[in-house]
Amino acid sequence: MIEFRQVSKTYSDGTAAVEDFSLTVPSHTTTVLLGSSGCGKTTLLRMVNRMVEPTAGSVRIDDVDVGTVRPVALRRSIGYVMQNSGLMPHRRVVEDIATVPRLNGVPRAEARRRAMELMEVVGLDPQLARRHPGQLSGGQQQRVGVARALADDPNILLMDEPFGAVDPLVRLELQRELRRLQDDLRKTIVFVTHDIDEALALGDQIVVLRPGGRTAQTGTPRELVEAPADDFVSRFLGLGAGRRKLRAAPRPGGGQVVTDDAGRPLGVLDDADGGPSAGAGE
Ligand SMILES: Nc1ncnc2c1ncn2[C@@H]1O[C@H](COP(=O)(O)OP(=O)(O)OP(=O)(O)O)[C@@H](O)[C@H]1O
Repeated sequence: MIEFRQVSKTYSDGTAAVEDFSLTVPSHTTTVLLGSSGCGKTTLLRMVNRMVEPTAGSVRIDDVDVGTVRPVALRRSIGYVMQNSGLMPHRRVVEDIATVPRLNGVPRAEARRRAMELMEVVGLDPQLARRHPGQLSGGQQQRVGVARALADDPNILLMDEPFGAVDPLVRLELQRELRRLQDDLRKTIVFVTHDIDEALALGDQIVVLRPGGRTAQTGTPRELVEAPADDFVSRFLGLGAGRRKLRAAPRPGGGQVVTDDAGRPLGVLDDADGGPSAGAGE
């Protein structure tokens, strides 16, 4: 379990990025920090591995204040995936994935063997092992970033807009893969995004943030959609007049046609007694 206890962060130039933020991240689940640019998501994420030190409050992992753990040891025990994968340009894929196990003293051959296994886990062709990052697509690079973060089997995975820079189709595929991985691995994941669809698709718990790192609402995807706390959350989720405000109208062949607020068709809703098989939004 990760706990943020009344953390604040004011940077040295006076920017108040986070103010009095508290949150419990349950183990073995995915918590998404959702908010628009500059609201403090990355600042919060980096407090977990001490890349950012809070100016007030503390972050605790399983009841240990991370401020008491050496930063190097902490970072080697927590997986971290960045938006631009953060791969070493001159290192081959297999060596990059093996970086943390090597630093933690795993013998070279064993670390490489594990890296090859992980390539398979994240859906990478083993033939890519000897390439450099510049010879991979954006989606492949992000998979390498995920494999590298998982390489020493950390309990915690921090993911900072990991799929933000890839095209929408690849993004959906990476989201699906992450869900599949998480079904197997049950890591404690903190995932940062400004994309509402991504948050709803991946989060067991979602924290909607206002500017200044203040919590607007915390809940399951369903709780947020069913009962947004206020207008800010409602607007942010697009429930007011956006494409998530849906309408259903009877369909001649049975079932109902679902449209968005502007009347654009999204899909077909089954009748309970066995209408057409297509689901809404598919
Ligand atoms: N090192 C720094 N020094 C000064 N201000 C900073 C620093 N890092 C971040 N900030 C500021 O703190 C605020 C929060 O930044 P942060 O990167 O945490 O937001 P974010 O929600 O992750 O944004 P984005 O989605 O654009 O990455 C912003 O106003 C940002 O300009």
